[in-house]
Amino acid sequence: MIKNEDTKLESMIQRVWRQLHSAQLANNTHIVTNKAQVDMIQNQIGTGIPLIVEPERRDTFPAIALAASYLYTFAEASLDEIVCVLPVDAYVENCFFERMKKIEETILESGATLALIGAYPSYPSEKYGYIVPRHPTLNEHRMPYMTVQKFIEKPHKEEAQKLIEQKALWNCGVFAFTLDYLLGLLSDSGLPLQYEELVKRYAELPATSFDYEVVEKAGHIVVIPYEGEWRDLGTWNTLTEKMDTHVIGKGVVSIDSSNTHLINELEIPVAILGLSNIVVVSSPDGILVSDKSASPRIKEIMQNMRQRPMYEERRWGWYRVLDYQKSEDGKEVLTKRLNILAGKNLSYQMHLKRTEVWTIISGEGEFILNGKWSRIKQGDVLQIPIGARHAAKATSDLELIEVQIGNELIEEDIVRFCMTWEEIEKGV
Ligand SMILES: O=P(O)(O)OC[C@H]1O[C@](O)(CO)[C@@H](O)[C@@H]1O
Repeated sequence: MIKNEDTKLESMIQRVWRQLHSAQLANNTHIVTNKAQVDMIQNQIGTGIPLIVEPERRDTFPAIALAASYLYTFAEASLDEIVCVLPVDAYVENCFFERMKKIEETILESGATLALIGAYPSYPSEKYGYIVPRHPTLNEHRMPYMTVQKFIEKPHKEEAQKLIEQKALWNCGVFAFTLDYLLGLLSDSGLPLQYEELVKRYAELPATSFDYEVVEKAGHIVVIPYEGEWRDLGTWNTLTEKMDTHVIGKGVVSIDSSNTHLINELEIPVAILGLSNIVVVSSPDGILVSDKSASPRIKEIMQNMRQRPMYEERRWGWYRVLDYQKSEDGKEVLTKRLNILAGKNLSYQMHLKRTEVWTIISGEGEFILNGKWSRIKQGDVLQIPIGARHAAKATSDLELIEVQIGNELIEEDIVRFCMTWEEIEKGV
């Protein structure tokens, strides 16, 4: 969605990954994510990057603790190793990564428990953490850091203004600490350090951010100031500041609507008339219409609203849910459109709670049902009963409409036997 220096569009993860590469930091990087994002990440930046997958979505403190435990258990990291955490939605210049490279030596030189990177604030935002340095000028140390007097997460506007007057910096979301320090926090709470054990007890970790759980309470913190551009593109209003058009997707914004942006991922057009300072985002997962300044509140307002994914990128392509119905007797019917890219395949799998009927709408491929192989093409209709083992491979881009009928139509109702076509052919 964001243009890079060569005016090519790239996603935030592609941008940050490219920047980590050019700063020669990519080799030592792990990505912490949740299950729903794994295939999308691998489609966008490749499969060679070690992923740490949360068993459930909580917040940044549990995710960072899980990563520390993973590095301790599997990556043979020593306890005095320094771990640096970087959020994926930080829009920064390349020189930001040069600051990050100094973070290890900064911790060693200062003996601090935590090192942060701070950007110079441009307005009293309520969305960020504020780092108040003890002295607002760089000290005489070899490393360019300042000792932190206090850290305040998301203050009210008036307080933010006062903090800016005290020369506070915005927290850029980078946290560096020794592995020992973080594992110490886990054992102080009686939690295991071994990854497999921690995964089992993941739900016991407080569902709160690292900023509240650790940074606000930490003793000795230092900050490395960063003078370049920093934007947290994790909210819709900040993201629109980096868009070079007012409309992405089908639709129009009338000329009397000023500072209004539309991002439409649906196939139906959206028209915005005479509304200024708003952002409209329509996607298969929902529709957001918000005053720009209010858009960061989406997270809190939707906190308890859980729904199945309506669109997902997968290693083989993507699917979109077109329709869903539940009748009074509890029977569910869900219709999906699947797009399997040429050369890719679905896993060899079965379902315990649903039958499926597939109608091939374009392309050609191969299909295996209970060990029996056939060719498939546009117009074919395939019946897949409960418990039947099945897989499909696209020889050209293959699109199909899948109608699921059953009792609990969730993505998790998939028993996978093997993933690659070679394995499937061998096993059949
Ligand atoms: O296990 P894979 O290869 O990701 O395939 C999952 C897809 O296969 C199906 O279960 C089809 O049987 C789809 O509903 C689902 O999206």
